Amino acid sequence: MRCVERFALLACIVFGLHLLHHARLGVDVLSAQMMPYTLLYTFGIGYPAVILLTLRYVKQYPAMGPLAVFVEQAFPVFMALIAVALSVLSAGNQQGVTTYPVMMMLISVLLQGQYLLVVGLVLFSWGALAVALVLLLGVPWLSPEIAISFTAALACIMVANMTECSRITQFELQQKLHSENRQLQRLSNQDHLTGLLNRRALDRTLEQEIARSERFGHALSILMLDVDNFKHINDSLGHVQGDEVLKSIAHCLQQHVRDVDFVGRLGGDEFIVILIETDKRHALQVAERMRQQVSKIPMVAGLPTLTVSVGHAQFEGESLIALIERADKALYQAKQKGKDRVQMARAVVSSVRT
Ligand SMILES: Nc1nc2c(ncn2[C@@H]2O[C@H](COP(=O)(O)OP(=O)(O)OP(=O)(O)O)[C@@H](O)[C@H]2O)c(=O)[nH]1
Repeated sequence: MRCVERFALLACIVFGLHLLHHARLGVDVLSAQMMPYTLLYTFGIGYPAVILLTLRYVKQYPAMGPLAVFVEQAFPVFMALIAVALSVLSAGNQQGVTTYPVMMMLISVLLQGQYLLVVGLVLFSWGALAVALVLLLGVPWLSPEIAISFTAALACIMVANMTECSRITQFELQQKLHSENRQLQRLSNQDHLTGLLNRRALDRTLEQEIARSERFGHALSILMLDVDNFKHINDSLGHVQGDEVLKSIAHCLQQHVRDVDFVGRLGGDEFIVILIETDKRHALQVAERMRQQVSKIPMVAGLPTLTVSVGHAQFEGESLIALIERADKALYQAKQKGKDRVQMARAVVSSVRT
């Protein structure tokens, strides 16, 4: 149920109860004295009833749109005017003026999202009531009616303000939760050392890209890279400096792929690059470029040039595990052949049908 509909339902109940109360007391609701009350209660029930029963359907007709918007926007103002009129009438008849402020207060709490409007309406209602009491009915300033009026107005504003504050706090909490969730999700996909994709994210990404490649017939290549003699670097520089070398390699790899490609760290000194819509020929060019760029990373004097071995495999309809295995075998061959080189994987051997 929308906010305006909740407000309309509440108004129907409140004014309906008033009308019932008068009828039950045996008051002649059509007498000259009671007629203004009866009319105001009837308007108070009729207007929200129109909103509840017809507005949803009327809005379906574009030509009726502006009228429907006007009826909806004028509704709180109309309710406030009825509350003021009833307050003035009942004050004039010495029947007390507390009922309508309480009603306005209830409305202000339930009318979510329109608190500022409600504060304005309440102030307007009680301002008008005070003027009417003093100027029209000759009630003196600081009479009990005036005191009750302003106390009730103050209560309305405080309740509306408190509810608004709690809504803002809730909104802020939700925002914070949302951003922390996003941060958590990002961290759960990230390699803690290099900031690249971690093993979990790599598997998921590769699975998605394999599915896309199968569906659209795009080429897909992966490169598996392993730093050559990293144990020696670690032993010479220490683990902390070794970490810095891994970070430099990660940065270098990321610099030399397109935005659509993915770079991840499998663990240790091993990296994977997923090249989207890239066939063997282009993938080998990228792999060669990466190998050359890594060798340009400055190293501490006395240590040999930093190099990587690369295994390449192009997706050929096999499973994710089989694809990674082919790239891994190619990498192994690159190491066997003397490191610091790019090796292409063997093609998948297709099974012969009998
Ligand atoms: N600094 C650092 N070292 C790591 C990390 N993870 C693994 N290593 C080290 O990386 C080295 C990996 O060595 P290997 O790949 O087995 O061997 P390698 O010396 O690179 O030799 P090849 O791979 O044959 O060229 C080991 O010494 C590991 O201890 C890490 O997060 N940080």
